[in-house]
Amino acid sequence: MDAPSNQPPPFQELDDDIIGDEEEAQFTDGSAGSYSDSSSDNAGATSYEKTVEKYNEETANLLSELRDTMETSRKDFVFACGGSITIAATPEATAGATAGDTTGDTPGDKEPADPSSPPVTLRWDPPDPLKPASKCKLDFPLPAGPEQPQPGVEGLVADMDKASFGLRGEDVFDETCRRAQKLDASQFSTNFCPYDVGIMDTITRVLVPSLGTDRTARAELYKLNVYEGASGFFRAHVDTPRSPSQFGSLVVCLPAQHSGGELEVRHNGKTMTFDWSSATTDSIQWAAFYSDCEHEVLEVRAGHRVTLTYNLYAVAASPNPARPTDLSFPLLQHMNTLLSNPSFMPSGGYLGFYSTHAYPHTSLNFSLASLKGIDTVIFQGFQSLGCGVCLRPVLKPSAEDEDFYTPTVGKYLPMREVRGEIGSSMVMELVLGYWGEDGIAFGDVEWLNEPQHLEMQLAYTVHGNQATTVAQYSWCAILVGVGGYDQESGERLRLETTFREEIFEGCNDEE
Ligand SMILES: O=C(O)CCC(=O)C(=O)O
Ligand SMILES: [Fe+2]
Repeated sequence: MDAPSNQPPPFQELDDDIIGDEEEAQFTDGSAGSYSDSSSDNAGATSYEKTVEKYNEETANLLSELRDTMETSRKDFVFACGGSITIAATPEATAGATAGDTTGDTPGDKEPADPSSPPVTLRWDPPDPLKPASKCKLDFPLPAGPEQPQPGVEGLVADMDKASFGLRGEDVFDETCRRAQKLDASQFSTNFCPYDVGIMDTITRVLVPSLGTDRTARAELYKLNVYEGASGFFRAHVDTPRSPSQFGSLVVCLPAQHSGGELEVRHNGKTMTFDWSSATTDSIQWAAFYSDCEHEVLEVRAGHRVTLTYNLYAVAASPNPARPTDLSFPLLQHMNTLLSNPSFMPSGGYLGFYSTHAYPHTSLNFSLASLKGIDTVIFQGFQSLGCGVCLRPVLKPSAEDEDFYTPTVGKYLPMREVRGEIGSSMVMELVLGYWGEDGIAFGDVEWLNEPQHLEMQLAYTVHGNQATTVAQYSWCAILVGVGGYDQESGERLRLETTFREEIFEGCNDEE
């Protein structure tokens, strides 16, 4: 991949008027200013000639091949998965259940067994404390016919509140953005458990794959929602992260008849649609997705779409150096071959990869546990192959500073440090403070792809903001330190991975 310059282009200015965050959502369509891709001129990559001059021709050729493999591999990574679970008539029939019907596979997936769940009971707190408990309970599957012993979904809806969303930190009710009812997790309970029916195993396998670091997904119940026909919907948005380790959201749709209400999830120009309207009345449908992906609930035309939503967090163990590198990913095989080649970056060097997903962080915390999709393979893969790897936020200057400051890879976290540090010569010391005293320049990184910021409106708070405890998304770059090739031993030198969550805290303390 040849390129006219080794400096990435200025990021396109974001509209200040970002809708977001009750705690809930950041809208992503035109009304909040679209974040379109202005970087398609391939300016993120280092030119072939410069690479030849700096390293050698073979390195330049090998990097071109690696870029091609990355581009091809990107399509293998899913950003959402889902399935269906039958509600068994008797609890005994559910023994040994696992979640099936996974939408989207990663290499090495096995077909799970047919899953089933016991009947699902939902109980809630009514606004009127005198309302009898028997009227505040629904059992799924819902009994058929008009003679129902329970109140029906209408009875639930009557006891719910209007769902809000956020606009610059404030709760907003605006039925042109969202029309739905909600109960908070503290206002209801259910015996449904996504762990018992194998959903969490599937999510871990598909959305939080592990190469060098074992990770598992954890779910936290968040809301009960009803989108009622006609015209319940939720406009395109990204979910505001509740902590740096949140990587996704899980939606579980309980069986209640409705039409419309498809969930659409988008990433990198692809859309996955989950249409649960024609599901049988004795099955539960579910979908999980990376919550930085834009998603939308289309209009419910009739009936009730009843959902439980969960926030998904990733929990990681420490990297395990004794664990053999999992070469089942073709991309990882390619990386391995590259590093074994004595002509590739013979004295070592730096690679950079703009993450395909955005990552949540606070001013003190950034979680490597929440790595997503191909970013995981790049990060954990290079790490397990003995390279030094770190994840850094990529920052953009505000409109008035655009001519003076360049987009850059931050040394720490973006919120406080940036203003004094970005720009011309200062960029030099920004990038990799922890790989020796010298640091490296932005342009010294061999960039493997272009900045990825296609479809999402992000709440950057780069300039002049106080540190905040609310997690925000940033685009990141994965920086890879490649050790030199030791001709004598016939091995590439291994580098320490120096980027850990605790280092961030140390960095901030020193400020
Ligand atoms: O109900 C769904 O399918 C998605 C809801 C959603 O996006 C949300 O609650 O943030
Ligand atoms: Fe959402």
